[in-house]
Amino acid sequence: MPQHTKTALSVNLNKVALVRNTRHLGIPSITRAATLCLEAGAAGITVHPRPDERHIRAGDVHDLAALLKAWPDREFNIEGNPFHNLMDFVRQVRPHQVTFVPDSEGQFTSDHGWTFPQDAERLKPLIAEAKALGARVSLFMDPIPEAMAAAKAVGADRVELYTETYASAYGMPKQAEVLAAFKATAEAALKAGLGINAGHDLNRDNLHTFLTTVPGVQEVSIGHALIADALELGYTETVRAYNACMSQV
Ligand SMILES: CC(=O)[C@@H](O)[C@H](O)COP(=O)(O)O
Ligand SMILES: NCC(=O)COP(=O)(O)O
Repeated sequence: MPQHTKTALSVNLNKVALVRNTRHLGIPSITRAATLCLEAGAAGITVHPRPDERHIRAGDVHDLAALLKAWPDREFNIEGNPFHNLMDFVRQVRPHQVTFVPDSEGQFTSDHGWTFPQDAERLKPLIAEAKALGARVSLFMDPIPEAMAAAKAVGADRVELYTETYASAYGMPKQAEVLAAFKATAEAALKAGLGINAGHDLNRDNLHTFLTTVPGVQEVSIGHALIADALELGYTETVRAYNACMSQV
């Protein structure tokens, strides 16, 4: 049986901002979305302010940081590339957690994790700085067990397992093989002393199997599918539905 950990749901609001940015009217509101998700039981809010500001803008990061101060038991997670714009946000708003993601500028969406040993030396000082500023540091990683000790060695607190390969294999013949790689990676992460997050293309269908197979997942950040569900069900019912999926683990 996998090690049982209550998993926290961090709602990624990128896609709310994407819709908002197609007009100059300020709707849908990011802070209203965050408030409704937190009221419904989300454990935190995630954003990925990309350098091109296609969805989350700098002002959203500051507005959400201010909002979350009224929710001391919830967390703000900012994702991004620390060699682009992420560190300025860390210095300015001091989030609870930062997730370092090796995306290029203008990348369509995140599609791979950090590579060791190649990225190790340049990551170390930025991880140390983010931690000194009070943030937990998570590294976005592919499901490669051998990389977990290296992630620990550069100073990371957690890894975020990049779950797209699982999501696209879900319900397909290769699901078991792909899940086995995530399970082995999580076991290696736990052995190395790392915490475990997971995210990308998780949804209400694939979440339960992932969490009952992969041990120790402390947080999932979910955006695209969750916001799509919220268009049909509303934020409140949607967050409750995701939390219900996770409480059955
Ligand atoms: C880091 C990660 O896992 C991504 O899922 C990311 O947050 C999504 O970014 P987009 O919403 O821009 O596709
Ligand atoms: N870190 C993953 C995340 O925040 C959301 O990814 P997705 O659910 O939008 O694919």
